Amino acid sequence: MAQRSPLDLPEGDPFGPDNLPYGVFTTSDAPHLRKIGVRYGAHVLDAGAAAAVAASPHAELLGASSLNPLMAAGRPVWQAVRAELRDWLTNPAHRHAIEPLMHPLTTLALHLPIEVADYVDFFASEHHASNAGKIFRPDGDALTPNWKHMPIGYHGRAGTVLVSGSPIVRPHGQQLPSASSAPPRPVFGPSLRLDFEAEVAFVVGAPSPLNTPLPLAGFHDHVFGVCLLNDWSARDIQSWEYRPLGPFLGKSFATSLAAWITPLDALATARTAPPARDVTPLPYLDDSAAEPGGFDLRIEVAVNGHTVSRPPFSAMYWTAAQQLAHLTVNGASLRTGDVFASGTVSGPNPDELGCLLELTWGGRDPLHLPDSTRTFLEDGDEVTLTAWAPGPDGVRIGMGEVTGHVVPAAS
Ligand SMILES: O=C(O)/C=C/C(=O)CC(=O)CC(=O)O
Ligand SMILES: [Ca+2]
Ligand SMILES: [Mg+2]
Repeated sequence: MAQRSPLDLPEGDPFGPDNLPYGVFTTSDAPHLRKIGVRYGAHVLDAGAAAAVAASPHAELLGASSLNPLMAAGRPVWQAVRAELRDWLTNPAHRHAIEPLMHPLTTLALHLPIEVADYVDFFASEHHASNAGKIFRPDGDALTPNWKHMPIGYHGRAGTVLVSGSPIVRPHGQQLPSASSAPPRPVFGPSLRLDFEAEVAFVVGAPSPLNTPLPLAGFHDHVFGVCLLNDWSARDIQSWEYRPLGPFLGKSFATSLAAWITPLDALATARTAPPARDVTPLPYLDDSAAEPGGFDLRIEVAVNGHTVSRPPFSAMYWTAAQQLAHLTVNGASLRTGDVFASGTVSGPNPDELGCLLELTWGGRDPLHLPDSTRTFLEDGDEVTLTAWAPGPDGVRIGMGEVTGHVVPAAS
């Protein structure tokens, strides 16, 4: 039987012509030559080579070793490049030229597709925020008084954002033993409460100048794409260090980013209204008259291959457009490569929680896997986030997975 062309996709392939996510790859014969690729089915188009063959005006942007130059070019260029890619991959006239530029995905090494500038993590799920509040602060209110007035966030560590597949070394740090004395006496050692957080990240393309707050509608012009993110969290380090300035070393040791960035335009059919809000936000955050700011992304979390949760991104209280408006309302500028993450995605139901902290209620109720139980992650555990969104004509838009496995603490 003749081999199927990589350009002929099975019906309903989640990485079809309406998706076209971007990544950066190397091949085994040129392991230092990073190239921009576009995922199509089970193959990856060498986008720089395709642009050169087609004498595209965007050959230089697509011939770069990261997505940053393309991201900086702005929305009209993103749209023009997307139209070219779709033409190269679907128009029979280009078949002969494009087929040899398709690499089987399994033969490639994938790299961090962007140079991360600043990294910010929000806290936008009401379900997650109130569960975390009850677990970390059982004597206080579940939500802090500011929570429904602004998207709460903190600045993370851009330099430790890692591509999917990178090993996660169990971090060392200060922790307070559970039966602790007064005054508290911390101990030092490998974290015993290592956790994942299922999140969605938004990648800034076009920069914005200092002292220029962006309106909610600025989201489209500045955000290049969307991808899954795992904000690994050491709960024992976090709970001892976080007052009063927020998360620090309990989260900065590693954050995993998917190798594929889904263009914002690929998620046009996944836009959805956020949940009803019971507090009217200040005017710069008021999206009641704006286009629907949510995204219907169906996330799945697997530990060692077993699904443990299905967090619905549509349940997020604060939207990415509100987060971007809030990020810049004080005059802070945006740089190409800034990443802002949604915060842990948790839904209202017990099988929709986005981290072990919630799934095990702070370690109190172990999670049952088919062959074992977990409170927090053990060495060797692998955590994988996948997601899909509704695309045109009932076809799913697949998001690139983000995976990572825990390796023992350094001795
Ligand atoms: O409630 C807290 O003190 C902290 C909660 C978190 O760890 C969440 C955080 O990183 C933000 C998020 O992912 O929603
Ligand atoms: Ca987080
Ligand atoms: Mg982290």
